[in-house]
Amino acid sequence: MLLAPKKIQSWKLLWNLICYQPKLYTTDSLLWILIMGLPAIPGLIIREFFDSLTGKAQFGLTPLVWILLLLALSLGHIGTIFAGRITKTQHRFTMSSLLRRNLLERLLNNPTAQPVIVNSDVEKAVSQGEIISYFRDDAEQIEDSVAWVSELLGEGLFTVLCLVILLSVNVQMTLFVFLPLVGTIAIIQKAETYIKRYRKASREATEKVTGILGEMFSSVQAIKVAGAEQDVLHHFRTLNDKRHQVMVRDSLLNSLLDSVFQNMTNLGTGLILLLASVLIQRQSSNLTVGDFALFIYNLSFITGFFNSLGRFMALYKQTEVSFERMTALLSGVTADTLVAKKPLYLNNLRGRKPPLPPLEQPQIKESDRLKSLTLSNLTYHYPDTNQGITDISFQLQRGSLTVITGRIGSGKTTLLRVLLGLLPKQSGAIYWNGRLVEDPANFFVPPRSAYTPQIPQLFSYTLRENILLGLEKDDDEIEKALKMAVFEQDLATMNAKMETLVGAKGVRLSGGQLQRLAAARMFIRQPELLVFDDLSSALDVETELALWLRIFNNRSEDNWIPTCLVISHRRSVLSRADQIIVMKSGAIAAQGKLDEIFDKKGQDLNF
Ligand SMILES: Nc1ncnc2c1ncn2[C@@H]1O[C@H](COP(=O)(O)OP(=O)(O)OP(=O)(O)O)[C@@H](O)[C@H]1O
Repeated sequence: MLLAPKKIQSWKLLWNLICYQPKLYTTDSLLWILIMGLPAIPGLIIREFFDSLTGKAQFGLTPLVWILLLLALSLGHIGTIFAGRITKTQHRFTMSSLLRRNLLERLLNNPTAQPVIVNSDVEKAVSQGEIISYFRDDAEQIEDSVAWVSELLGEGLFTVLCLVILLSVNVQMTLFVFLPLVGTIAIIQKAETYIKRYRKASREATEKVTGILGEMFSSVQAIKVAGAEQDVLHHFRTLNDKRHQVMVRDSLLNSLLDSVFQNMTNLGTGLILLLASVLIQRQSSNLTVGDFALFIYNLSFITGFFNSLGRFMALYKQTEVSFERMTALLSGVTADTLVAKKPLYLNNLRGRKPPLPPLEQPQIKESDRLKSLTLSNLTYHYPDTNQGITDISFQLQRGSLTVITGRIGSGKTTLLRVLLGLLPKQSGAIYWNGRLVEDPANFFVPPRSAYTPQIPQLFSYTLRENILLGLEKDDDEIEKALKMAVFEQDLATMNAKMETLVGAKGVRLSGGQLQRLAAARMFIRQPELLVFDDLSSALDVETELALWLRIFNNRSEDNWIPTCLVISHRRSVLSRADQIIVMKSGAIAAQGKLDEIFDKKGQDLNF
């Protein structure tokens, strides 16, 4: 179990987000101070207007001038709202994008998170579908909080101004203004537990719904084959009903709090009005009609602010839940990873996008050229099971072909994944040219190593983009890699050739085509170590043989001498192997050349 990292308070994280783009934030805040505050000025104009009607005006302007001033102010206000909406949208989008970017980076860089993303709070694996609710709902929740801060700041500043004005009109009446605020704070304190509990439950229910959606769409065939459509739909309905319940409860609490805050401020206003009417009637009081109008006008800003403050306090509690949820996915690092200042490359306010940094082209260092790779006592067991691999040791030499074989479930894939750092080894060591590999996940990448899993992942982009993934290579080189991967005949049948769209939005590729395209993606990078997980699962005998012949024949034409580590059951591959590793129940059962293994055992090993 991972040690829980130090908890960072949510307001510090929000502050870090605010500091990400200080200029944009300041511009946005200034605009929102004006948007929230400009409507306070008409109050002064209205007083002068009324006082000019009753002949008590201080400035001696006609009512028409006051009306024109009011109109100009309103137009200014509209313009400010327009500009404020633009900056707010830009800022909001930047905030949630930064959170999403940092969470994604952490998930990609954390080797233990690659096979399964674990929510460390509940020690539960999070599926691909479930992760959506973290990236969408929690990021938006935090974005909301940052956006509210500047709006609240604007409201707060003008509330102070309004308070000064109210105090100048009547101190006694102004003191009543604070009654609703005291009530709001007391209610939030009491409701905190429920706000957080209901929000957490509603997020978890959403997570379950997005999770099952993801699973349903990735297993359509399996569901149909098993005739389980009705059962799956029933389960989906049950999860939706549960979500419905908890969402209603969460929204109800929100609405209830909103209405309590609103009603409290309304009651406060009522009390003040009563007091004002008493004061106006008293001959001793010098409260004018204009003063009264000004008081009521400004009062609405102050009560509005208290109302917003109450809602923000509830929102803040919900934001704490979102930070906690996202942090639970970070596996061992603190929450400030989420708000770290990293470049985003988004369009700025003028619509210009900063240039993307040049993609680092993999260049192999002479010292990194593979001479030997040694695995020493590698052990990994899946959590809460005794399945996995135990004490695996062997060595492979430059330019050799090592084949891992064995029955289903004997630990072949696990061995490759532990070697490549896709699963965290629990003991043992890996040496590249005798040097200890400290961080396999970041070490076994091109140009040192490349890997094709049993079911490779391609993107819904063109064939060229899938092969290059940002690499700078010309068409000849792409064609050469495709040819080496025995893809030339498939390419010939595709009308758009290398511009053919593949995946969900384009041509549907067969399992074998997928594997060969993924192989071409490896070859173009000319890595020192080629790792394949069972090409034979999707390639016929001739195609696989052709692929191996091309890899080995290539050595004479090119300087590139790849070393191969592959899982296979095919005799044609086993007979070519310099070394075979036979796996059984997670351990090495036999090791050597094909004839040596047969000699030692004297029996067929069910290859
Ligand atoms: N995520 C996992 N959690 C728990 N156990 C697992 C997990 N993945 C694999 N295993 C178990 O670990 C053992 C080794 O699995 P592995 O996939 O490495 O076998 P394999 O030899 O590659 O099988 P195959 O030939 O079917 O690909 C199996 O018993 C399998 O059930």
